[in-house]
Amino acid sequence: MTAPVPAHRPAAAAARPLTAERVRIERGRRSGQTVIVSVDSTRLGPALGGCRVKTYPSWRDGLDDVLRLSAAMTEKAALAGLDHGGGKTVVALDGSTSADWTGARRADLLADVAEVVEGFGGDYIIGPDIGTSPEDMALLWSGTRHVLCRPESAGGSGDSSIPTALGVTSAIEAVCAHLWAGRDLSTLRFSLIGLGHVGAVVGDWLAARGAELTVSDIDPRHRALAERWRATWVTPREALLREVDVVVPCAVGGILTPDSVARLRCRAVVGAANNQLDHASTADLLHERGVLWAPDTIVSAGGIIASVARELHGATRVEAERRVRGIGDRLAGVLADANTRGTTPLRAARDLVDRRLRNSSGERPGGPAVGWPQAAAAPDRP
Ligand SMILES: NC(=O)c1ccc[n+]([C@@H]2O[C@H](COP(=O)([O-])OP(=O)(O)OC[C@H]3O[C@@H](n4cnc5c(N)ncnc54)[C@H](O)[C@@H]3O)[C@@H](O)[C@H]2O)c1
Repeated sequence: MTAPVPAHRPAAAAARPLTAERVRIERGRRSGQTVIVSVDSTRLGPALGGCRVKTYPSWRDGLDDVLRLSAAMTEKAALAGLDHGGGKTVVALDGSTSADWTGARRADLLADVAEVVEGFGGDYIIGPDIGTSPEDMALLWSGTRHVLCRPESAGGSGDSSIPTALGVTSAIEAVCAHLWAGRDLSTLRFSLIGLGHVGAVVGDWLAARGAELTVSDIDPRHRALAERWRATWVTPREALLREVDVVVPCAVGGILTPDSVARLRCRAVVGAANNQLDHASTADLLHERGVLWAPDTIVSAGGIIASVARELHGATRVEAERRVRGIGDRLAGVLADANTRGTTPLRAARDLVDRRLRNSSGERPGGPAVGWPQAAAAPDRP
């Protein structure tokens, strides 16, 4: 059965304002690099968010990024049902790349990060992101205990991509049940973009269920996976615009734009890639075209749900997996709510975040919020 696509209110207006509770910008005394930590919200509990290490044209671009990413983490944690807020760290490198920072230099860089994290007194808990790994989390551990996702051999929950993939498969099941209740996955066509840590696991799962698969990756080494799954290998653009039932983006963000949405030939988009929409208003275009888009903030939360369960709540792996599977139920709830109210899943998800934040008894600490105007007016060097 196909769910109806009712008239809707625009989603763009639903975005939360881009302000943060606390932001610290430090010049690392060992590395000389700029470390920026944004704690967007602790209303539901200590803020969670990864550490991104990369080059920015200027540290102020890093500040813009960290504010945007920490706000997205507040949404992600709230939608995951966690009693946590959102935060993020950006290390804005001076022209070098993360891979240039090895050995003792990397230890110095991460010691600088740990010092800033420690200054939040437990209100912010760091984890890996682009440019950092579980091994880096083990290095951070010597400077602060407010760290998730160290390797399992070092006492952490390790690589988050397996639970992230489990969350994606639960979300795919929820979307398929919403659109085609009772239909077996083997009767549906999927186009999977990105066959890395998450995509390879999702592809294995789809292939094992007999789904018809089209796949793509910019790295030709992943073609072997296509052969193993008897999948059709196409370019990333072809995979996005392929006539299928579900597109599953597990590569990069920003792929859903007014241009690409106008050309989509699928009924649903559900995948792990962060920030799939170029702008919130693109959710309205998807809705107008009758394409169900599952918000990536819900779909890709398996990693944080599992690491919080195992490292902060002492849960077993089995219990952590049970909680990750809850992504399917939460997504189903958001899709049903959007349908009933005639709005987009993005709007329904953001309303849910607002309700959780409003109903929480948490008090925002005092002090000025740092947002775009201050960032734009900031000096050249921190
Ligand atoms: N790993 C996690 O726990 C996690 C958690 C939340 C969100 N995500 C998001 O999910 C996505 C996948 O994560 P991952 O850990 O598998 O990353 P990954 O780096 O292991 O894999 C990404 C894959 O995408 C391919 N790729 C890159 N650009 C591409 C393009 N333009 N078109 C097609 N393929 C392209 C790469 O070659 C690589 O094989 C990312 O957007 C990531 O931010 C991952």
